[in-house]
Amino acid sequence: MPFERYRAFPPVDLPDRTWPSQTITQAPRWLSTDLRDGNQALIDPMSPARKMKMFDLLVKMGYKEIEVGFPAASETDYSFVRQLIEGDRIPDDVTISVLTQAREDLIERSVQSLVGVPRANIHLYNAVAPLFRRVVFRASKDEIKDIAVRGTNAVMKNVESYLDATVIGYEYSPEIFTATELPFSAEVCEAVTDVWQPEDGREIILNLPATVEMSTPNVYADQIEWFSRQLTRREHTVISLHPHNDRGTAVAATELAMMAGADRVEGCLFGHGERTGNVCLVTLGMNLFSQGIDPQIDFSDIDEVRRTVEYCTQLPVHPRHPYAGDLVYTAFSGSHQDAIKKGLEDLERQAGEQGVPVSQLPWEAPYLPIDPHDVGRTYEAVIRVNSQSGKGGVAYVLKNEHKLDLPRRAQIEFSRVIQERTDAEGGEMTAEAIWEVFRAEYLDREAPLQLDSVHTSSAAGEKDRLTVNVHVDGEVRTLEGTGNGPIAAFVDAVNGLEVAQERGWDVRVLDYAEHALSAGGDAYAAAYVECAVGDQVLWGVGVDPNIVTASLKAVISAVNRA
Ligand SMILES: CC(=O)SCCNC(=O)CCNC(=O)[C@H](O)C(C)(C)COP(=O)(O)OP(=O)(O)OC[C@H]1O[C@@H](n2cnc3c(N)ncnc32)[C@H](O)[C@@H]1OP(=O)(O)O
Ligand SMILES: CC(C)C(=O)C(=O)O
Repeated sequence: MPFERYRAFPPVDLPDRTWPSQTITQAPRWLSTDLRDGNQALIDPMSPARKMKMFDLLVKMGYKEIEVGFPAASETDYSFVRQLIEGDRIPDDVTISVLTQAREDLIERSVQSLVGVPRANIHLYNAVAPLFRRVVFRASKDEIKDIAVRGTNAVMKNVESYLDATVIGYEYSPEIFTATELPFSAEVCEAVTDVWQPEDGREIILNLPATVEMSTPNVYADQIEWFSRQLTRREHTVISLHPHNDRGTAVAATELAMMAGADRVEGCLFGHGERTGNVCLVTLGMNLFSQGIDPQIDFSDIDEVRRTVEYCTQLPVHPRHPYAGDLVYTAFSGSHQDAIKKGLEDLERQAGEQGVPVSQLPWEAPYLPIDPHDVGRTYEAVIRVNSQSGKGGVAYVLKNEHKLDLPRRAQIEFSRVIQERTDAEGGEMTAEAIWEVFRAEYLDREAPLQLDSVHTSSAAGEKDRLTVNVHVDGEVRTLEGTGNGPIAAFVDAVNGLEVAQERGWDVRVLDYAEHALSAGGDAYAAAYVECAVGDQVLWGVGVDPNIVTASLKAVISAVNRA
């Protein structure tokens, strides 16, 4: 790999930087550029119908600033802006914006697209970075600054001509801010600000794009803090970020730059946008949420957001995408499953003790940074089983789906059964498949023993006496036994069978557990019995409305398994 062809990005000389000791305490102003930067990078740009669906989604989620296109680029973009305005689709608290190059004809067309809108922002950009000055514009610094100044004048002139009834805001982007000499970016932005003349009630948005992400996130933060300090009208200036994700660190860069004083963030849902995309607005918003800060955006049905974006962009969201991917609240591996199961049980215990639902408790669960319920997910998919899974995961599925709370050693035993299957067959075992195996292993075996009916169970002095009908190898037999309790009496009866002696069963009960499967008088009960049968030790499980019958079935389950 010819790494010598590349150069390290120079650091910013800012020894008195303050951002590292700042914390983020509130959401920034958000701008969604899904319909502009997001759209311009799609294989198949959005149709008018898909654009409208995206716009409606953004409004519903709570975005108040939405860049709706580049109207001078195409008839599709222009008519979409007209459709929004003429169709009265823009809520009173939402400001749309349009992007234009700093070229007179394009500016005029962009301004015309906005006729009739009550309020809007016009966003002008030109590249100011050395490489672009040299190869794209073939222009000097002064000429480049002049493009920005003339562009701003042209915006103001056209606004005056076409938009006398509109409250117009202005945004300027020195493109590739990250690759530009900081003093030159500041010089161009100051010149643009001189033209726009911000004052109370007339802000200027200076948008500082990491058009291409080129450095570690701390460098972007340094650039933002440095820039912010130079502004002569900081109080009337909104410092905006527009990070791209070329190094995969756009979210980190944005967060550090917010700490460095930025007020506003531009990005796209799920990080759509040029090349590796714009910074992901979902991740940023949910990162705030997970720190206890109101993101001002509604992510409570994240799957609906994802489905809509997938429909509009015709691109899939990665299953591991933070907060929204299919797999991000799912654990396959044993130790994770075990910890999650214990964590969720602990939350339920706390909720029970405090008499409140889990949703009202502070969230704390191993491996789950947020409660999946908070974004409209369920716990069902939290634990999924494959060959990497352990007892905790298998036990979680049985408990979650079938209310069966297996004792610890029974969990270990059953998870070995599942492990054999996953090792042999590979892939995932669904909850249904696990249940099928569980039934076949513990509940459905009918030979050699099957309980037919329990006749009597009566206390005789200190002992219980039990009379039961049992199918033994298909033939009904009436058995009697005595013992300390019905299970002991039943074991006594079973051990008295000739077949038990012939086959060396010699059943002994080692452990026992039971619980109700649901509340109420007609509830089912589950019984778990650990038995020594001859020289084997295994568990049996019985489920029945009657707890005594459930226990006897559990003994039979263990004997049949043996
Ligand atoms: C970083 C970003 O994402 S910026 C947004 C990018 N988005 C888009 O480009 C999508 C919409 N764009 C378009 O549809 C077209 O580019 C149009 C309609 C705007 C212009 O098309 P054309 O007139 O054919 O020009 P073209 O696309 O080739 O642009 C290059 C020309 O514009 C100049 N230019 C590029 N950006 C700017 C700018 N911001 N301000 C002024 N001039 C610019 C270039 O120097 C070049 O000029 P030259 O032909 O004299 O060398
Ligand atoms: C127009 C600007 C803000 C842009 O999209 C970029 O620099 O990435």
